[in-house]
Amino acid sequence: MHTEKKKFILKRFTPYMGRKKVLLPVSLILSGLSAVLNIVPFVFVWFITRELLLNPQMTQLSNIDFYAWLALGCAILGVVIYFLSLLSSHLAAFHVEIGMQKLGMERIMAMPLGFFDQHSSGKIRKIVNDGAATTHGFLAHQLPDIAGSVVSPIVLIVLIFTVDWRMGLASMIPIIIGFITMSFMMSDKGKEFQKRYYDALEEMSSESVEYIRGIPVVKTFGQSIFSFKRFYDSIVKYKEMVAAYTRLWQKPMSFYTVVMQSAVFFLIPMAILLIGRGDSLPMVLADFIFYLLITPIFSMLLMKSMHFQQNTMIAEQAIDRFDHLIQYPAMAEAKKTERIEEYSLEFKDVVFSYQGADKKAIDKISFKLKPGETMALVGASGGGKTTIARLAARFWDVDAGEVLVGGINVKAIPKNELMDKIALVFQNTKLFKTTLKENIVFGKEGVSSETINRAIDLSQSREIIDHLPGGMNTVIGAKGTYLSGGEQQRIAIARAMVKDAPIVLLDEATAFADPENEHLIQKALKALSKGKTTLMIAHRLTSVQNVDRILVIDNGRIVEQGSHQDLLERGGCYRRMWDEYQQTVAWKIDARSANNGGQDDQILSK
Ligand SMILES: Nc1ncnc2c1ncn2[C@@H]1O[C@H](COP(=O)(O)OP(=O)(O)OP(=O)(O)O)[C@@H](O)[C@H]1O
Repeated sequence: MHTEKKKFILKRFTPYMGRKKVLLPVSLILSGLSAVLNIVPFVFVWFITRELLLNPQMTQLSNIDFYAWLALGCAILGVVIYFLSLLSSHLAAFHVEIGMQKLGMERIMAMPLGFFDQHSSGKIRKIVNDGAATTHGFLAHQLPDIAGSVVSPIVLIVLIFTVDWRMGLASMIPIIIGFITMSFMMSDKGKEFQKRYYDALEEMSSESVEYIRGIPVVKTFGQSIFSFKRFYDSIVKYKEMVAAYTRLWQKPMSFYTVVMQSAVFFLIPMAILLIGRGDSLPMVLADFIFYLLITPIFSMLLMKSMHFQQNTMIAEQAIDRFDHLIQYPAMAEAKKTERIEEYSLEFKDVVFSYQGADKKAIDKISFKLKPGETMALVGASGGGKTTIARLAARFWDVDAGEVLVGGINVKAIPKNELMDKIALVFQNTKLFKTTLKENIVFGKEGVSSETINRAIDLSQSREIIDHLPGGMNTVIGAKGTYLSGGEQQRIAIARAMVKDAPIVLLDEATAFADPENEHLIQKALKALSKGKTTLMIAHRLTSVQNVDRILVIDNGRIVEQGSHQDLLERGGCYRRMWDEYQQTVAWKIDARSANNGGQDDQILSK
């Protein structure tokens, strides 16, 4: 059973090794050989002891120096072969580490865009890097011990019973007791405890990350330490686990340590018995010394095997997490792909639910956006607007119905082609830690400075760049050059303008919109969508008055549609939203006027 588990874990590494699989058996064979060579010197020491005790005056020609040289030779050869085994195991470990990272990256690149919404980049990085690093550590250092922990006990047992089976039996008593104790410690209950221990450790570590992330929010809302109850609870859980784990191991571990050092208490009575029965004193003494030297090796081997089992479990968990990540269904590429000739966007009876959700996020949505038209999605929070925009860019595949670009199902359009034709400006804009210029031309080669300058002007980003110390060459995020949320979104709009894709998907910013920024962003978005097929998620109803069509989305369905005027006249859901929106705007203006003598009104009306 023990061997099966080892095979199992090693087998899990081989898919990442390609043709270098051979390194695993090479390392195992070499380490097995070195384990034998490490035991052989003890046999020569036994020969030497016997020679010395049987012939103390050295009157006869003795083989002592010959045995001594052989012992030294075997010890040196053992070390050299162990070194070669480690070399192979390290090479194997590097190949597995690189193989895992490569496969991880390949799979991640093939994931649907929606995958990145559900998995934070930090978590993905941790699973891939930790998985690769843990398996590297495990293979590099534990692989040689695997063969050693199988070969050494066999050789030792053969030796122990060959030299003198009676003394061998006596020396085996503490080893057998130690082995039983160890089996108890590594029983299912012990393993279950270990697993719970590592789970509690993992939970505490991830809660600590959440704790640190949440500090700004908690400070803003003036909350006390009780806001971090989950982190506190995870620390308490970990503390309790450690205490319980220690209590479980305390007695068996102490007993194990004592018993493994107690061979002498079993060997002395046996030696006295043998001498009493007439065995030769020097021979019994030589055997006694041999057994005293050889039995502690067992203790060391058992300890190694215990650590090996612990490390196997850690490596198995890391590889489980990695496998789980890479098994996330990749975005299927159609075998027969088609090119987009015109830039309409159509949803035909689209149904979609998020993984694990019991409710449909989108339920039978149909609309058609002709080339160059602009359509706005409005509606209550959680209605499904963002989901519609993301499905249009094939963040996920729909459960039923079709999403068509230029009349072609997005599943039949090559991924790069689709991404080439769509520009996305969503709220959580990502700017890279590189120059502003590179952020704007990102992914596009040979962009002329006229194009860049035009995009900067139309996206209202000129004043942002003018305020930066290095202008276009300023590295974003370095030495205090941070941009506000609204500024970042304007740069993202400039990027989308440079991309010049015929279809634009916009998520109008709400979070960063101070009046000044809102005004500039609106202007930039208008310029970006000019002449493009545009699907826009609108949070402010002022920005939808002039669009070709508005869809009111609620509970994953279209509840109303038409132009702003049509919908107002209909007096339904949109009319209510509009009236409420007008009231909110009026309150805001009143409040600002009251606070600062009407200065903000001027900004709003700019
Ligand atoms: N990644 C996700 N995993 C699971 N459920 C999700 C995910 N994203 C959104 N949902 C759920 O799908 C439904 C539609 O959400 P969606 O974000 O599309 O609404 P929305 O109209 O864009 O909301 P908002 O205006 O607040 O952005 C909601 O019930 C939401 O909880």
